[in-house]
Amino acid sequence: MNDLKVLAINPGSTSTKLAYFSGAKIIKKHSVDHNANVIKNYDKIVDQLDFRLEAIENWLDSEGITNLDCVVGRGGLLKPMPSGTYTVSEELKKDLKIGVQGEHASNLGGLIADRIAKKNSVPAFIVDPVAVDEFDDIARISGMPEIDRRSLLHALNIKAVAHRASKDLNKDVKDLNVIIAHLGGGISIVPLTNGRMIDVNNANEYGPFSPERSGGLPVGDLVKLAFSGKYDLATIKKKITREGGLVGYLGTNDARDVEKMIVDGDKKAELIYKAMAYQISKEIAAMATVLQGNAENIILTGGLSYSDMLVDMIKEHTEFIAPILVYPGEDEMTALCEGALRVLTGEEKAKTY
Ligand SMILES: Nc1ncnc2c1ncn2[C@@H]1O[C@H](COP(=O)(O)OP(=O)(O)O)[C@@H](O)[C@H]1O
Ligand SMILES: CCCC(=O)OP(=O)(O)O
Repeated sequence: MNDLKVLAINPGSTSTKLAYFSGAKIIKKHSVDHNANVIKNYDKIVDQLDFRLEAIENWLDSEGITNLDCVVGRGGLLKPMPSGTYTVSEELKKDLKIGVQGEHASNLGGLIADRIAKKNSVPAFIVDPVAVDEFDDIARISGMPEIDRRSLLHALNIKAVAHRASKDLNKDVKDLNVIIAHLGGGISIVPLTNGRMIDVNNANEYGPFSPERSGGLPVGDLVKLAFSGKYDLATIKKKITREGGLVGYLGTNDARDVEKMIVDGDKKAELIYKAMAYQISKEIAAMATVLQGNAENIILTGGLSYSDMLVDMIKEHTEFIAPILVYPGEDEMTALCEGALRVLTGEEKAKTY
């Protein structure tokens, strides 16, 4: 058993999760929650780099963590790429800063990892970024030749959960035919077959609305809004990716707050929360058709899957499709560490972006 020391950094839309490992064992972990009202003061994701880095360094100091063999961050909206562990290179950092496929907190993972790694003279990596693309070609067709459907998803957790489920179901991961719904700040709903994520709603832009994304919108009305003269491009993008969903309707990205509102009798909160479950269920059903009715299980994961209230609402709509398994939260920190260890121990070669 190795005792290599790995720091894993996972910037999500609502939090930055940190974990310090010795080998594959977590020694310390922490989650810095970011208030939506603070986050929304930053126009661009890359502008949050110093503010998030400071919070991480404070935690490292307070825990006395100084011994590191590498730093690994969640990868962002890079160019479409195969899954794997990648060295953080200048080219990769450049694309994370630009956000070649868009703005998302995960763009900060490689950038923060690089800063901390440089200070400690150790390598920095990313693993299974949100830009992993395993689409069947048919999934790329949008309906307008100028626009392709794109694979942007919670690849890291979905792959990790697929491996967990395959162990629990006593099957090789390549033999699974399942729908995996990652329900977090953003939502990815994936049909998995032959070990590949052959389609997804694209967690940033369409499918169900989420705690802070609008999801897919009536396209004509969106175009009218965009050309109304009231908004510039950056503002419209922010409304779609960071100020939509629960934030837009109810002013919070925290589903626990929404559930308190519902328990206190807030009818609007109840309608919006039910609508989120309804849209999630419709997307699950759409992905059941991708698997031609052969889905053996629906697997719910991500932070929202801790909620019995939401899980029950989704079950009501989808249990007829296949039995539902719930793996609440995410295994992303372990998945990041394992990806880095495979490289540090020589089991795998780091890929070059
Ligand atoms: N116990 C819980 N009950 C209901 N919702 C929860 C619970 N724990 C976390 N959540 C919700 O999950 C969402 C965040 O999920 P998470 O997977 O951590 O997302 P991200 O990594 O995108 O920040 C938030 O809306 C949060 O309120
Ligand atoms: C763009 C896909 C990843 C995503 O939406 O992650 P969060 O739920 O952490 O925002």
